[in-house]
Amino acid sequence: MATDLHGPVSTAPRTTAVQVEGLTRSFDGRPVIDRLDLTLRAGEFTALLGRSGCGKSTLLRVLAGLDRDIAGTVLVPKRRAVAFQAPRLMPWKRVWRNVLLGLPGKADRAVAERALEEVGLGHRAGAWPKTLSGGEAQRASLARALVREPDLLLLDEPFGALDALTRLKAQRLVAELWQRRGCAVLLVTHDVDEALLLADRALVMRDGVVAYDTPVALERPRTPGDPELAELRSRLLTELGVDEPAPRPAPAAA
Ligand SMILES: Nc1ncnc2c1ncn2[C@@H]1O[C@H](COP(=O)(O)OP(=O)(O)OP(=O)(O)O)[C@@H](O)[C@H]1O
Repeated sequence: MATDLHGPVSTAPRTTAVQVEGLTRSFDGRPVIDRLDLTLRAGEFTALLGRSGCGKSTLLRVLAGLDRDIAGTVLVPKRRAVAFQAPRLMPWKRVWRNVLLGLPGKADRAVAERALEEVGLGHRAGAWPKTLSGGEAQRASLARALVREPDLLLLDEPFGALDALTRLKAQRLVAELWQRRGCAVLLVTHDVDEALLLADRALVMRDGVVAYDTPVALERPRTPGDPELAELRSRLLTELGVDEPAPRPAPAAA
């Protein structure tokens, strides 16, 4: 398969969305990612967890092709897109032009509008970014990712800055988009519940590698009370070094 990239990041075979071998990324001589291996299957939804500063965003940036100062092998699909916590919209371009930003070819408003419709924002295509709410701006950023028709969608804490209700809606939207588009998703999140709500697989990054890797093989939609989910949640929190409070003793019978 042809590659659109220079350097060690090149395209992955079709059944594999990401294949990383021996990836190392250092800052000031200190490896943040240290001989990391990782394979993501096509169409798989993976959540990437880990303590602050463990290298999650660094890995995402490498996979997005935004950071090439690496050692090791990185194979990714040619069509990939990234959305960050801050939507990063250009204030001097209307929303539909932001959606097409960086896309090769002539700017076609209808293409942008289709992607905006998909995220429920078709009516704001002609708006200026500063007039959007936080949730709307995040959806515009998702639309910008979708027009790239990605085989791999990289999401770096995309819901982190949203209020609780908007966050729930945005999570549901991402789940729908993923099911409709069938692309692989790698979601960086701090939120174990979010990971368990959305993902087929959860990874915990520690000491520069993927230290824990578990399938989340539960029916959708998932219910927070599910005992299997609670078990996985507890396991992931332990892997993250978070102690859960002991369950409260049952009140004594009168
Ligand atoms: N451009 C850079 N120059 C120097 N150090 C960097 C750079 N980018 C990241 N780092 C360092 O690499 C480490 C990992 O950063 P990264 O942003 O990948 O962590 P993270 O797991 O995404 O953290 P968080 O969950 O807090 O967002 C941190 O110690 C950070 O300070």
